[in-house]
Amino acid sequence: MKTRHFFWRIILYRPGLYLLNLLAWSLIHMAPLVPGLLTKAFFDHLEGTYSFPYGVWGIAALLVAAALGRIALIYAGFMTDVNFRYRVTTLLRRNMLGHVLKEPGARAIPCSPGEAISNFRDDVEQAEEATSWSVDTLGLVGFVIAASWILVSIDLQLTVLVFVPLILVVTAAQIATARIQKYRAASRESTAKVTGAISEMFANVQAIQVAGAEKRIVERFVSLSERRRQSMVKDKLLTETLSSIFTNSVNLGTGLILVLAGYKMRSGGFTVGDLSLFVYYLTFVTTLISNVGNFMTYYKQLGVSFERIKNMLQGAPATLLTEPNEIGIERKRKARSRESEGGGGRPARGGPVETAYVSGQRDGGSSVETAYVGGQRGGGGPVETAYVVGDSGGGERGSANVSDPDGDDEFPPQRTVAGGPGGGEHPAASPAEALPAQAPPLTELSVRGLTYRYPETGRGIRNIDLDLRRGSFTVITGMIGSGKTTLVRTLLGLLTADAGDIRWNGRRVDSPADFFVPPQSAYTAQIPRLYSDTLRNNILLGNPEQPGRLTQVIHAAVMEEDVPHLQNGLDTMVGPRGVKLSGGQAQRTAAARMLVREAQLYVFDDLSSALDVETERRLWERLSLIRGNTACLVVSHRKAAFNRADHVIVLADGEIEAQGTAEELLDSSESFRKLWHGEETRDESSG
Ligand SMILES: Nc1ncnc2c1ncn2[C@@H]1O[C@H](COP(=O)(O)OP(=O)(O)OP(=O)(O)O)[C@@H](O)[C@H]1O
Repeated sequence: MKTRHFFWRIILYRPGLYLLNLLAWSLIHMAPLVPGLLTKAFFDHLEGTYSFPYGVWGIAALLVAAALGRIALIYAGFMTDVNFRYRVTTLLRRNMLGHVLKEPGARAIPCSPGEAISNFRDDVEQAEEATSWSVDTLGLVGFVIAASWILVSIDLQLTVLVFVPLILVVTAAQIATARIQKYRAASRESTAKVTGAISEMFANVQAIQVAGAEKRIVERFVSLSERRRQSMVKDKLLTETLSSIFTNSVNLGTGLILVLAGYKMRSGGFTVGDLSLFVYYLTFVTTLISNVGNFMTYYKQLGVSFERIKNMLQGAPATLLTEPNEIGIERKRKARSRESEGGGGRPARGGPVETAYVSGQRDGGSSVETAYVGGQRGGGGPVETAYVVGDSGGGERGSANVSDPDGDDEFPPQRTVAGGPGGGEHPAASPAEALPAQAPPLTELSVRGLTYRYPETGRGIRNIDLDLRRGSFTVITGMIGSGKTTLVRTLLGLLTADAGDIRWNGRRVDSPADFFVPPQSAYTAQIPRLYSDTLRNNILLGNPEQPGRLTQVIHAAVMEEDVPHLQNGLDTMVGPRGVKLSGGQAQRTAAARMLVREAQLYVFDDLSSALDVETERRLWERLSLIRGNTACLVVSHRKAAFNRADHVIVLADGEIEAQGTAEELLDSSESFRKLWHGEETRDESSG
């Protein structure tokens, strides 16, 4: 998509509001035509070349009325402009964020968080500016057409002189365009780097201190800031130079008018009223010129910002940026209309659930798509996408009667709200929003030929086959860098597999990222993230609190002795702005967060980095008591895990080197023996 298409699509997001804004600003910019004519009438009346029926005071009263009218128009213009601007920026940011949250979690943004913030803040603002300024330009063009007609009818030669500066400026701006773009790109880039450096510094204060790297970090920051200063100065200098060209060319035009008008007035062909009209309109031509210049500059800068925004999308079509979506502003009205339509509320958890997904988003029933009901496409007409799940019955999670909706032997994409697998690493949406559909209870998960290579290093996993049965406990082990984390992330869709086939009870999982979420699966990452909130909310992350369940999972996660020692127990603020938990406590909090989400598959990525052997042993022991038929996929190199495993997979250099029970592997695999005996070494081949 080109910049102009993007620009056009932004306008088409709210065409009515844009047209209203355009109308308001056209009237605002055309309003000065009236006082110009009144001023001419005033002077002509005084000079005696024209007689106004209500005298000088009549003209004065009309001038006041024109001014008041313009004030009212400007008020209306700001209302429409602010409405349009906020809608546009909110939509763009909402769609960008929606996309980021749907990307494979491990590679959600292609840049540092600081740079991403700069994209969200500055680049979106650029789109807002460019579209908003376009109405001024169009409005002023209207003024120019009307003013030209009036002025040409008075004096063609002078009229041409009024517009010469305009032509000069537009030409100058066109010539400067390429440079503006270059300097703007450089200044945006350098600003993003500085923002990125600040966020990295704040995130790594401790690492910087213990490495004694303060001086070097400050030097790097100074050098980035210096580069930013230089690029900003160039950018500003060029922008201001152009702006001064716009203004001064008009001053030049005024001088020319005065000289020519003086000459013409001596010969009697030009009145004082005519002169006042020319000078008055010329003032507004100044505004036009600087507005055209501003618009052209913003438009060019939009080109740069658009490229940066596209980069954030990582290859996804840029059309998604302007796709209409609910942005919250009209929520109350919509909610009311839903109520009055008699329902449309979100489905409740448990029991027979009908879950609808619309345009990749749960919507509680507003829009249109294909319907899948009880394994059949809905009868013709456009309706919502519905994936009907029957009652699980008999206390069993999940349901046994989901049938293939369209006979293609695939699970359709399911979750599209914020949150990655397990809800473990993402702040959850509200409980109602976070409800994904339920697949049938797991009998067997089979993986064939799973492959992922990091584009940067070419490392990763190759051709992994894996079978997980209901209730099984499978351990993935291997030396450092052998691909364990990559394997679980690729399986869960946090990295998009280059190749491979994943089947849940024999049916292909089409979109693992959407499928492997509670209640299908839950995940504890190697490095857990806690939010600035209470311990309770960090565990629940939006899940409704069920009586007794929290106590149960805290016990299972071996947290029961830690909680009473916290100042306010479960209500203690933890995370960045609260009490800092130890690495082990944080990891067990993440495990509890995972367990509170009853799932059919639990995935643990290496708890050993923060848990001692005894705690990890107790965790597996307690987990076995509460997990029922839940399958477990565990990355570990500890005997406590091996001893519980039905099946162990040994990875080396991204491939399966050996597999079997721990007993079998002790006989057959040298690598496994080393791991068993704690002789872990770096996998040299992994670099
Ligand atoms: N983000 C990344 N970009 C590029 N290469 C990566 C990235 N993450 C990991 N790798 C490479 O992929 C390979 C597998 O890494 P992975 O983290 O899966 O190993 P691991 O067995 O989980 O290691 P550990 O035991 O340290 O957690 C390694 O060679 C590593 O260098």
